[in-house]
Amino acid sequence: MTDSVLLWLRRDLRLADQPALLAAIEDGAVIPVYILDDDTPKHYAMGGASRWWLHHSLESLDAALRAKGSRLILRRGVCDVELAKLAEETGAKRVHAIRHFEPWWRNAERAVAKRLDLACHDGNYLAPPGSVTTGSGGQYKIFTPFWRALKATLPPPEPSHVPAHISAPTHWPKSDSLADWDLLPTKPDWSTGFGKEWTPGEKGAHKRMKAFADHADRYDETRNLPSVEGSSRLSPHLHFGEVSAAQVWHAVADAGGSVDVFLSEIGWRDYAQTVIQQYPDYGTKNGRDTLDDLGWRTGKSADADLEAWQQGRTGYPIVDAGMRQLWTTGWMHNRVRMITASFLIKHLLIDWRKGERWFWDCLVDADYGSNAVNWQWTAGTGIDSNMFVRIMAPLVQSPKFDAGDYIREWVPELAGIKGDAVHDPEEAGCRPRGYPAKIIGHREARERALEAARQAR
Ligand SMILES: Cc1cc2nc3c(=O)[nH]c(=O)nc-3n(C[C@H](O)[C@H](O)[C@H](O)COP(=O)(O)OP(=O)(O)OC[C@H]3O[C@@H](n4cnc5c(N)ncnc54)[C@H](O)[C@@H]3O)c2cc1C
Repeated sequence: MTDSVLLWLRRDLRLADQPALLAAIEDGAVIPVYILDDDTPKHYAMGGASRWWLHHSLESLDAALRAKGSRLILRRGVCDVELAKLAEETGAKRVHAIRHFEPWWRNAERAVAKRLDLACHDGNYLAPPGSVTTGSGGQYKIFTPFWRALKATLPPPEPSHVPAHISAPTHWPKSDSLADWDLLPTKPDWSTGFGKEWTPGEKGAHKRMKAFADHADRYDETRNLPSVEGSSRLSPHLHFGEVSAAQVWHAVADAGGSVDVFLSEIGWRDYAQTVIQQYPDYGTKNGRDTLDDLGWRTGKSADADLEAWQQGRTGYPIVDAGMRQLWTTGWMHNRVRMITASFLIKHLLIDWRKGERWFWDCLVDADYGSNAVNWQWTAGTGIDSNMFVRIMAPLVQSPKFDAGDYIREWVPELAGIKGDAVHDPEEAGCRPRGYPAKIIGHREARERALEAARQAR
């Protein structure tokens, strides 16, 4: 009888280019397991949109495993406790897993390693986070030199194929039922727009990747235009590990044109992991302390403004379009993420951590490292950062990046406004009655933010 081993799956929900799966197959009969653990991440338990994604991704993974003679075992609880229970029930001699870098996953890996024989493998990034170092062996803090050094190690290894067969244990342990986990919203069901936009799972990831490969050469020309589908929309698939960074790299690297700009964005994803390795509490703590005393607005009026921002009712069409796209589909265009984040932080003078939280709950690609790095970059609090005093002007950004059709799509009250008036209907004198007036004027907001920055020094 072959010994069995556990394959502990987390954000690596795929069969192709899955080094932990390959190692497990070499080691014995494989018991793939996903543990829903809301205790270990605490503040960072998965948000609503991510849970929707997870449900469908696990369903798809189970089907793919069954086609290979295997299946997915589901358990709920603290990872090390549940894995130890499973090892005892099945006699599994080892646990194979892909390594993850969120601080709670690092803690969980330490806890598992205390109880069981844990073999961690690298496989979700272009290079193992922490492996790209400066001349003196330190970690990079700034993206550009990090990317230069990372690029010198590339291309990443050729991705491995889906194994032909996965050997099964003689007896399968019991599994929870996915439906009992209640990952999908019911009352109310806010996810109807998600299904129209996304196909979670490995197949959906590959379909999206192939579709993008056809226009990857024009990435730089179109990626900043919210009205055009110019970027890959691979972020949730990459986040959940339904496709690896190496697979994406090899699928597009020879596209020519401006594909190098796209590859550098994949580099940003690696960079975010380097940052959270060095600063594990980057999601809640400023990377630089110079703005620790910034007088963020609090109280009733700030709360009302936060709610208007969340609901896409600020009176700034580009901001409102982005926030409504986020709510409806669980995703927002990158340029608009920058505009909406800057608006919350600088125009409304609300602490970036409140925006980080909202994105954490609403994004299907909510990713601890990428979310924190980008919020802190926008806030000017990060270790590699924009300056706080560089304030984005949404009403300039909107026509500059030709966002008219995007606004008309996501803000139905403005759908009938033709031409450039849609960027600022209030100024053009055609604001429909149902659409709010600006929550604050741009100049007034800018002066308030600059004054707050002066006071903080
Ligand atoms: C305030 C704010 C919060 C963000 N939060 C997240 C988040 O939680 N999760 C997330 O994956 N991205 C986040 N981003 C980064 C970026 O907006 C998304 O990765 C991108 O919009 C995803 O769309 P795409 O797949 O079409 O990207 P593409 O432009 O096609 O890029 C390809 C891939 O590169 C990676 N990538 C691209 N831009 C960045 C970036 N700036 N930082 C890190 N990785 C990047 C993503 O994995 C993306 O799928 C955030 C950006 C901002 C400004």
